[in-house]
Amino acid sequence: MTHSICRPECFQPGVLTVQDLSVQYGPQTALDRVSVSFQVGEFSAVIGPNGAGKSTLLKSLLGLVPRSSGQITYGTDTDLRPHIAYVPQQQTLDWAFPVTVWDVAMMGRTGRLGWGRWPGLQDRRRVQDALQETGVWDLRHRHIADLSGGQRQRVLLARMLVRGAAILLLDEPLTGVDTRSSEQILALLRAEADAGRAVIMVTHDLEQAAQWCDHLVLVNRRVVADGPPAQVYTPANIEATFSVSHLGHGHAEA
Ligand SMILES: Nc1ncnc2c1ncn2[C@@H]1O[C@H](COP(=O)(O)OP(=O)(O)OP(=O)(O)O)[C@@H](O)[C@H]1O
Repeated sequence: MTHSICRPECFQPGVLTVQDLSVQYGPQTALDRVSVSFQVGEFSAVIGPNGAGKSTLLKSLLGLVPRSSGQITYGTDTDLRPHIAYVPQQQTLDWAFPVTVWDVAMMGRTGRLGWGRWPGLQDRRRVQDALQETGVWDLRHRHIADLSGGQRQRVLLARMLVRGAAILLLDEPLTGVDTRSSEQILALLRAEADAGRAVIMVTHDLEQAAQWCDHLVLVNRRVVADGPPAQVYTPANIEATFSVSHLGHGHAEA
């Protein structure tokens, strides 16, 4: 994969701020007074055990779940959706849908095209660039059902890149991906952050996150620790984050 350069339309300088965010699903508290900030130019990892509220945090940024309290802002904006490109967990998508790799990447432009407008030269160029950057240009005519897990993840990354958004949200982008591809994906995300985007990735892999990211957020319904890896990646913080499971009834997890 090659790595992108900053594209002028992408970035509005700003800080993404989450303040006192709480989310309930019926009686279940998924997030409890979470406060955290994400900067542009920073590669952040959100880490925690199963059921800790990581996906809920990303969905809250997208306005997909109702909050019971709290505020989310990007600069002065309270609607973050125009600034965000989102890669959901791979298994939540229907890969049998009859579309090609090219079609999926072009879907990333849909929000910009609007209804009834055909993709123009610039849209096609952006899709081509993104498919080349993510290493799936040669697969552009293939049906998405015929791709491997790693190839599917790259297609989703291409769809994300073509949006030209300032904030990139990725839910478990390394799941189902081999070691080489996962290193390439991390390098691509690192480059996007270095180009001035805010990159926020949910992951289970603390070690990789500590190696590639400059900001770790350990979550277990609340923010347990938040800061640079050297400060956050400590045995005490890991114990505090992973020792209480919300899947079972208090037994320890990995
Ligand atoms: N739509 C929903 N309705 C009811 N409960 C939900 C819903 N979505 C999530 N939950 C619950 O909220 C809690 C947090 O879920 P969430 O998916 O945010 O956790 P997570 O940290 O992303 O977990 P995982 O690592 O397993 O993906 C869990 O207990 C989950 O069962």
